[in-house]
Amino acid sequence: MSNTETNSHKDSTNTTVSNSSTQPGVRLAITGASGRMGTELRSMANEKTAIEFVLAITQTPDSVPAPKPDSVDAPDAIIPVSGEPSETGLEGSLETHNIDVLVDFTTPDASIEYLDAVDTANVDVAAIVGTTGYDDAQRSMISSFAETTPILKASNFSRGIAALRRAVSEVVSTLPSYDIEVTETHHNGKRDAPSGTAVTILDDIESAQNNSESSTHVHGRVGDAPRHESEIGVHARRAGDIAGKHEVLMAGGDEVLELTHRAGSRGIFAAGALDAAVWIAGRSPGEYDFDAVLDAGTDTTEYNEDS
Ligand SMILES: NC(=O)C1=CN([C@@H]2O[C@H](COP(=O)(O)OP(=O)(O)OC[C@H]3O[C@@H](n4cnc5c(N)ncnc54)[C@H](OP(=O)(O)O)[C@@H]3O)[C@@H](O)[C@H]2O)C=CC1
Ligand SMILES: O=C(O)C1=N[C@H](C(=O)O)C[C@H](O)C1
Repeated sequence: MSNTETNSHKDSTNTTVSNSSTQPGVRLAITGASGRMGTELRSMANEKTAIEFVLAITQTPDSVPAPKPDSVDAPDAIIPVSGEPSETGLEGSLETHNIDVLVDFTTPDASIEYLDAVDTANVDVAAIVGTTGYDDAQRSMISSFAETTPILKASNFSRGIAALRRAVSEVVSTLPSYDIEVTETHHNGKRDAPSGTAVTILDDIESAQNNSESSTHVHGRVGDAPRHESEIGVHARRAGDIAGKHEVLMAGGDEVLELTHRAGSRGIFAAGALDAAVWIAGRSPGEYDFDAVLDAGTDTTEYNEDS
């Protein structure tokens, strides 16, 4: 972690850089900076004393406020990652700006590209990955990056989902024969289905069932579709601006258990991801999970006085 003090200047990518902050903190880069999560992360990162928000990385620089020297609510630099390539590219910028942690909530393809840059950069940069929807090959690539880069990937950075997952595992171990249906509901802009969280919950259920044969996941039902004993129904709904709802229904002969988590806003995900960023800075290469952050009690709710 660094605590440098420099002036506004143009970097080698000809991008305006204003290292206006003298506060200590984890030096952060945010990808997908104008996306739904990117916007939430930028605004929250600017408020936290434990974080020094340095780079906003975006394909759409016009939608990210222009750098304003001496302003705490402006990103220090905007690097377009597509379009005209810069001289040094993302790797060079991570080095020039001494980035400690890159936080990524984008798309699977974009995120692999960013993690490649983090891995190649000549500085020790860690990554927090919130992106969901990876295929198996992309998941393996992330694991190989983690051999040389500290990476914490989580399909959901809310504390409530962490608790829900533990509760689901407990119920499934206690009531292994109960039928299970998983339903997730998200905003109409969400691309991947089922949600990353639903996939994680399905993995948790599988581990808790401890069966030699895995359950079949049935995605919705139509027509003549009687339920089979070993299947888990999976349902994805998309509507409006719902930040995220996950429901796990478990039913036996004459009783029903329902565990539901409802995200009130994207702030809960951003807060968890920024706690994770502070936790991972300076750690050794490896794949980490969000539980480690929660177990360590990392909580960066201290805000800048002027925010
Ligand atoms: N783990 C968690 O807790 C959470 C995970 N998510 C996941 O985070 C991801 C992003 O979600 P959300 O913010 O709603 O999505 P948005 O579509 O709002 O934002 C995604 C951003 O990714 C960037 N992007 C898209 N395509 C490319 C590309 N080809 N190259 C470079 N950048 C690209 C763009 O940023 P720009 O325009 O700045 O270039 C875009 O705005 C999703 O996978 C979602 O499931 C979401 C919420 C919580
Ligand atoms: O895209 C979203 O919005 C969300 N995505 C994550 C997921 O796929 O599980 C987490 C959260 O539910 C919001």
